[in-house]
Amino acid sequence: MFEYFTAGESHGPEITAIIKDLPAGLKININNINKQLKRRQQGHGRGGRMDIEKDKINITSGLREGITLGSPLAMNIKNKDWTNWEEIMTVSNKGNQEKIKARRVAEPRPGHADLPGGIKFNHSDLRNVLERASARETAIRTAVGSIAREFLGEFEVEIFSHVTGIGTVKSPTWQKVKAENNINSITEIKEYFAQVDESPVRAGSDQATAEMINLIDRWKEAGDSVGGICEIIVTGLPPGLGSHTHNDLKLEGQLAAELVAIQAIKGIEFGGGFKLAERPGSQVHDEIFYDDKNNKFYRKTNNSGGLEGGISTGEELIIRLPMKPIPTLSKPLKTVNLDNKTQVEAAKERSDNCAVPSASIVAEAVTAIVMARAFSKKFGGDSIKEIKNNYNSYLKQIKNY
Ligand SMILES: Cc1cc2nc3c(=O)[nH]c(=O)nc-3n(C[C@H](O)[C@H](O)[C@H](O)COP(=O)(O)O)c2cc1C
Ligand SMILES: C=C(O[C@@H]1CC(C(=O)O)=C[C@@H](OP(=O)(O)O)[C@H]1O)C(=O)O
Repeated sequence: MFEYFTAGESHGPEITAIIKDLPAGLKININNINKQLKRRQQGHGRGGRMDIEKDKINITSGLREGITLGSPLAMNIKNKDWTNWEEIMTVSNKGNQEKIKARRVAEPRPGHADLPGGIKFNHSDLRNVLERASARETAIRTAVGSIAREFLGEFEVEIFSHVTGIGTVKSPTWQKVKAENNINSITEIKEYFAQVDESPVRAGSDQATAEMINLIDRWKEAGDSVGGICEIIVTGLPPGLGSHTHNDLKLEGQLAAELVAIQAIKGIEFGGGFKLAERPGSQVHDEIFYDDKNNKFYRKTNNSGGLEGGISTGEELIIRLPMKPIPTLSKPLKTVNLDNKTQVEAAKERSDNCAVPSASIVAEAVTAIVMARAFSKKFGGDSIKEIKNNYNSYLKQIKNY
């Protein structure tokens, strides 16, 4: 379930997705999808393109009266910038050759797919690579994730994110925020993340927000870019998603594969992350307790980030992702011209100089897709009703474990 494809170029007419196999009976709220698309477009450090695009989803099949049929769901987002690129990006064979030539990219940008993609596909115009490598594609992926989110919402699973670092400026990670502010209930969690949504850098405090904005602006003035770290939190998960029984069934691996594949994301940490390697085991592994009132096992710490042996423990899932600095620089790096092999400056394209806040929304969406797949695998069925029955029966079963 939740197998999907995306297609579309950054400056083409539209970006498209087809989700092959959704369960029937899932209510899709278009406003919720558009809300996620809007969240992804925000954030301090974005470039001129975000002033042009006003992303709205258009679902063309797979739904009747807002409810899934169980058949493939197709949808698209129009690129408003297409009107400015039509002659260059024409899908017919009547392109304006002069304009196409003028926008040819022959000076590969370090850090982009330009050079390896050009070599691999034998393109002499690197625009043929960058159009698809561009993170414009993450808009439609966010829409796919929004549908996964609607599905998870049926089971009261919620996904949040915040930015915990921009360059050298840090903001507390979730476990610290939670402990320091004594956040326990889902209402309190939502309150904290509602405040994060108000910050132009998606940070948890006014001080971090101000410092991060300042840093982004300073690098922009210098013609440079900056990366950072975002943290994703999933609440409401049952224990038992994923499996220890085979490498490809482990949830860590599935999350890592999908999340690290987001443009410019260069690694992944779960829970206590890389720092755990510095500590003895007694200070790392989360001791196990039993809550007699609610008949459930629980932990007082969550260094595992909610996963043991590739299986969800029932605690919050906690993931951190480092994003490298944006590779297109207005003060470009050295590169080599494809035609005469001379040393030149890399091509300059209009660009963001920081997109970590946007990447955190994309990461929420991608996490939703992986978790929806894990849910479907464990509680599978053709309709929401059937999946819910299976889910409720499992919850009963584990109360007696
Ligand atoms: C939301 C988002 C926005 C991005 N915006 C830009 C941009 O404006 N300019 C740019 O050069 N790279 C941008 N990137 C990063 C590039 O798409 C990415 O670095 C490039 O495709 C190479 O892929 P890799 O970094 O995963 O190796 C953005 C990434 C994300 C997630
Ligand atoms: C269009 C989006 O992001 C784009 C991702 C991107 C890149 O190279 O990845 C380059 C920029 O596009 P342009 O070259 O048109 O200015 C970003 O704006 C988007 O997020 O919707």
